[in-house]
Amino acid sequence: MGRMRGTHERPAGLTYQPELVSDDEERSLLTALAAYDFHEVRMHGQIARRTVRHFGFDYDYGSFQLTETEALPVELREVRERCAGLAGMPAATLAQALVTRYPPGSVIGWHRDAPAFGPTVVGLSLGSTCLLRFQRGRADERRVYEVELAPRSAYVLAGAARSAWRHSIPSVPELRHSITFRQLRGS
Ligand SMILES: O=C(O)CCC(=O)C(=O)O
Ligand SMILES: [Fe+2]
Repeated sequence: MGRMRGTHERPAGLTYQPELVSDDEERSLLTALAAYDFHEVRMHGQIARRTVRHFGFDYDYGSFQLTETEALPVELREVRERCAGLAGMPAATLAQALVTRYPPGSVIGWHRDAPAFGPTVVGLSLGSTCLLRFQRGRADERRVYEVELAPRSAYVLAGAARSAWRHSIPSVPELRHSITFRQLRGS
């Protein structure tokens, strides 16, 4: 399992589903996404190489505030249905969609998703394969895990995978897009 050091343990609450969308669906989603206007992510004064577009609710990385924004575009409705089905929840509760564009060599560093979001996160991968890494605990308690995210696959982070483990994506080899759906806390 890659270069991760520590005791390997699969995070409880992690679900991985290959081929959530077909080749044709992936192609048309990528065509739609190519026309989106992506925005920079500035965290702690640093501009990340990945860029993002929010629908439903906008998340401000500086103030941690959520504000209502443009509704989910029609071309993302079917994937939201499918992601909701995978997570066993009604599509409407996935109130926020985050589309992330990862150019080759870009990453997302270690984090837990913001507490402003609910207990379940569902992510769809398009384009490049990448790794999704997990870690929790320190020293003797350190636990690690990684899963390869194939194009067209989806994952669910619920339970401990969402709340106790941190996750990251190391340098993506090729252009990758992800569509991440989240609930608002309390919904
Ligand atoms: O790109 C992904 O699949 C994961 C993104 C992520 O972890 C996040 O936006 O919080
Ligand atoms: Fe995340």
